[in-house]
Amino acid sequence: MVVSMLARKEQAVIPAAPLSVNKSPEQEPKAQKIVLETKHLYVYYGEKPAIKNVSLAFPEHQVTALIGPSGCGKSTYLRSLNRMNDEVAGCRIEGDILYKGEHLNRPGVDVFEVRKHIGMVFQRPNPFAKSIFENVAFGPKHHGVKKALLEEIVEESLKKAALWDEVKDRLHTSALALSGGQQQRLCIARALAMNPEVLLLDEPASALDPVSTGKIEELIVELKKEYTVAIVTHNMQQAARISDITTFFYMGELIEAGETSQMFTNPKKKQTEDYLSGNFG
Ligand SMILES: Nc1ncnc2c1ncn2[C@@H]1O[C@H](COP(=O)(O)OP(=O)(O)OP(=O)(O)O)[C@@H](O)[C@H]1O
Repeated sequence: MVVSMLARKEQAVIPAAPLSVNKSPEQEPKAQKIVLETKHLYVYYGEKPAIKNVSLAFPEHQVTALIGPSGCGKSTYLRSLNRMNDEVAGCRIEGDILYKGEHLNRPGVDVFEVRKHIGMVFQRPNPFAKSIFENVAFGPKHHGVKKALLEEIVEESLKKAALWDEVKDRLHTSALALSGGQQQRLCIARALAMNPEVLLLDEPASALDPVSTGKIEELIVELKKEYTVAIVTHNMQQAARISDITTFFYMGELIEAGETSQMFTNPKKKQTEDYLSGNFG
């Protein structure tokens, strides 16, 4: 039932995205397909809402950056998008999460199926203590993909994650022997092996050196040709460099969202301006 609920289906939606931005007619964006969106989303830890009434849409093949001060709820919001918060005891979600128009926050939805379509990569690279090959093959294998196809999936995923050339001669050695940056690209390859449509990246470069960070940034820009990307970042320059849309969160609320160039040069809200100019506090 849930598989069919999530079957890929084409549907054009005029974006309300980003829902919080009031655009004048000449600024009206072209009709873009919305892959994922939340409407009036609240996320509670116990009684306390960490996310309050957030409505936001993620257009296809765009990188949307989530920025804001520590504790404002960026990770909580990101993790709600593929129901990762289900793992947190006492966490409760109200409101709508829609993937291609299908409700994800409803009883009976298979969260494992959701996460096949909406993959996630975390702040710290977390490869399994297995070979490079086994790391990438893990998800498809678990879902019954035949051995003959696994090699193809592993190669393709590693190529998409810009790691193939560095590891093709040592696929059966431990993933833990890779550098931090390589491990993170391996985790991206592992997510891609499930053939998702959306990638959620939670500060994927924050534990990496500048060279590895640069590679991850290049990779994200490349990946958006095929995927829709949402990224939490503390690094405002990074958001400016790689995102098409920037969203600013503060104390659990979405304060403003807009095209990245506009957000960084001409934000509409004073709180956004203060944050982006470093006058926050
Ligand atoms: N597992 C949890 N249990 C209870 N409260 C939590 C939990 N995770 C986060 N919170 C609270 O929710 C709020 C938002 O946290 P969240 O980690 O989403 O913010 P953030 O903007 O991603 O912060 P940072 O940039 O520091 O990672 C904070 O007040 C935090 O203390």
